[in-house]
Amino acid sequence: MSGRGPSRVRALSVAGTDPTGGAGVQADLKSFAAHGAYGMAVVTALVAQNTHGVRAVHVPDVAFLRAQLDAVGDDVTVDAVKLGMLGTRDVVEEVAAWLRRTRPPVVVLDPVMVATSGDRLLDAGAEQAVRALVARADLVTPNLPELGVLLDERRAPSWAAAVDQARRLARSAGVTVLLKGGHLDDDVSPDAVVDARTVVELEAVRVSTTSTHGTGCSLSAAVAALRPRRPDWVSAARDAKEWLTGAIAAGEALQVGSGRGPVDHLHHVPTLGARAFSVEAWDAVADLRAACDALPFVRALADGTLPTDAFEAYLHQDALYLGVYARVLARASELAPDPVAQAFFARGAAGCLDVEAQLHRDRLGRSDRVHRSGASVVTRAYVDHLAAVGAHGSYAQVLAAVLPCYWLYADVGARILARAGDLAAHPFGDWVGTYGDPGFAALADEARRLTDEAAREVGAGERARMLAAFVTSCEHEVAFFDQVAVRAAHGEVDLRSAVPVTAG
Ligand SMILES: Nc1ncnc2c1ncn2[C@@H]1O[C@H](COP(=O)(O)OP(=O)(O)O)[C@@H](O)[C@H]1O
Ligand SMILES: Cc1ncc(COP(=O)(O)O)c(N)n1
Repeated sequence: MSGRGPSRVRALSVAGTDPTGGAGVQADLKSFAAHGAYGMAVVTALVAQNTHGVRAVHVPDVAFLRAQLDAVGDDVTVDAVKLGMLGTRDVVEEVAAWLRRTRPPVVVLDPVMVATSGDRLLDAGAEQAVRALVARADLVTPNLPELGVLLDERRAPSWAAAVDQARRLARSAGVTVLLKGGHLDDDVSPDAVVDARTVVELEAVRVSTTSTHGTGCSLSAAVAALRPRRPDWVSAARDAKEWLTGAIAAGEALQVGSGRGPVDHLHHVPTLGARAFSVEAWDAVADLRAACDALPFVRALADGTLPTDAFEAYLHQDALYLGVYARVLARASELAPDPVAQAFFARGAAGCLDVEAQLHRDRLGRSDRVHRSGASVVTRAYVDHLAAVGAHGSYAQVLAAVLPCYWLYADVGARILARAGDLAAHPFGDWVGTYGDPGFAALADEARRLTDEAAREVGAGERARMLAAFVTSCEHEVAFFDQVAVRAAHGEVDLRSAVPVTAG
């Protein structure tokens, strides 16, 4: 074991079940995980319920509850416990006895009494025992009706009256109260952290949704998981509530059940379980890849029938392109989050400039044609796209935009090489031979790995922008190959109308 303490908060839920996963221990475990805690659960009651309501409740013998609590307590240090549905007076008293034996440093009590569906989850005769348990907790999280019951008063008629009740409960029980405003008839859904001296309101808009099943469970579990790593209840509750509001807003998209649905506990990590960005992106450009192979230029380059003029015009555009591409790779290096990526793209930028210089010196320099024209409209369109993403896009977007030049190019090149046959007899054999360079394939692999790594850090919107940048670059790649062949077919390959390239 490491001497630096546990890597995660060890959080325990003591609650009932919900087989549809929206409330009870199932929700608590998701909530713990969503906040980086290691989750554990002791079941107080088995509840046959779904998003419409509760069908049956089975409360096992309390001796079995004790056995579960002791099994955890005898072996595992619990950093925080969240108490949810307790159901009967016997269960409440058993849990109170356990707290007397082993008291974890953080105890959050959600005084579950009635489900969102209106079904009772606590025997009427157990209310007094729950009142006594409140004094054993550090934080109690009642909704409006539960707060009234805990004080043996009527449900507060207004938010101000509820805050007043919460203050009185905090004083009488020596506990901090997280008062929940979900039951207010209002277009906001505030909560408040109330102790004997202070009231801190946590504001939130009310989300218009049917996905409110298990909100109370999820919130109290989140606060329990966060508290060991926050300086006070207010900061733990504020972070938990902000997360919950997002989880409620994302709930309907889960399409779980036809009643009051659950919240999306993992809404803030939408890429969990998603396919790697590169796999999704590659599928998205399947048609473009097929189109690329079918281009007259690509076929003529592979079989050696491409006119030399056309080949040189292509190389000339390639050299102009690489000059700007190098700048965008340098931008990726500038934005890179770590030295590995930073060095990779810096080397990539330098490598492009070397290739560009070599093209002019060795291939175009030997040519008896003088390539003075600037970048074609097609070349400019591609580099303008790259430069725009470089200027305004995030690191992840820049990587998605530069990836096709590595990957699509290596992919098309491999098939050109395969079709070219005997390179010694091929008019562009030395050039086509470079498509088989294992060094370039390795660079393409690394660029793809870094792009996937960047994609894992981003949300759904940013990932969609990455995909758009990638697809656009692929479209430009295809147009880039196609530009010379079309002109060659018309017998004009020197691109006289081109305008000089402007670097990004
Ligand atoms: N429609 C909603 N929009 C935003 N927040 C909500 C909504 N409904 C409930 N909440 C929040 O969910 C949490 C649980 O609230 P509440 O419904 O009062 O408790 P319970 O689920 O125990 O009945 C609170 O933070 C509350 O503010
Ligand atoms: C096992 C269990 N515990 C608690 C609730 C309350 O859920 P809600 O937050 O919807 O009131 C529930 N429905 N089931």
